Amino acid sequence: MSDQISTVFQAGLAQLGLADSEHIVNAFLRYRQELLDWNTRFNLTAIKDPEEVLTKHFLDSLSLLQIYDTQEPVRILDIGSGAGFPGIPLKIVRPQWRVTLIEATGKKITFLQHMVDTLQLENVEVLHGRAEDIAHQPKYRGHFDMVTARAVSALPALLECCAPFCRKGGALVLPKKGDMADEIARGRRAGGLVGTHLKADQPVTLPDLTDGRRLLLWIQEKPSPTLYPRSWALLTKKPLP
Ligand SMILES: C[S@@+](CC[C@H](N)C(=O)[O-])C[C@H]1O[C@@H](n2cnc3c(N)ncnc32)[C@H](O)[C@@H]1O
Repeated sequence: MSDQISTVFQAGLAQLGLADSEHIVNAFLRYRQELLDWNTRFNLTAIKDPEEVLTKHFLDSLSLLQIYDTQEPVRILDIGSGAGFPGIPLKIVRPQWRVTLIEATGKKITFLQHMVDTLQLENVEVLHGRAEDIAHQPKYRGHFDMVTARAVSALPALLECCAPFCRKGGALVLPKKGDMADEIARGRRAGGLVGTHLKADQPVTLPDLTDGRRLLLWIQEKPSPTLYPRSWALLTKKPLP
């Protein structure tokens, strides 16, 4: 495998103003190496092509910066982080952010902690459990400046899951793919129920990622509903993912 980053990934970093940092590039190369190595044993991700790891995992995660970015030491939550997306790439390029990763699967938690240790990432908390259970803990409820979740659920359930963690005035940034009209309509109804409104909906414009990828920004208008969490099934009529 090449120990170099591709021109496409480099162009993406440059578009985000990140290309000059050797430290950042080395961190992503190490992350890719560990991910592909662990993937042969633990099946952490369906993406096995080294170039696609750079674009469809790393760059796609960093695309969130196109709708939410700050130099402040904000508190960020990534729900259903899997092998670390989008939380770890964001932490690599925004080291001042305080990042919490929630993941339900034990083997993925082991990998997440391994990556945090390997990349020597400070102020990253890795939580093993289901988001709807962790949302009961006062320490995490209404605590975060930004909450995100990639490829975890459809919008109505996702909003109900994310909103309780977000402080008043905080942001829910949800990366999505494909035709979203129907899902956004259902998301607006669910968002209203949990005290959020859709503020922005914009396409991702990074190289190799213009295939219908979008970023949706919901703002938390009021403190999280005290009745949460109800069953996700109440909104989705479906079992948990
Ligand atoms: C399709 S994977 C996506 C992983 C990662 N976010 C990404 O984009 O590559 C969905 C992940 O969410 C986790 N997950 C699903 N429901 C969850 C819940 N209620 N609480 C915590 N994790 C959950 C699953 O274990 C799985 O790792």
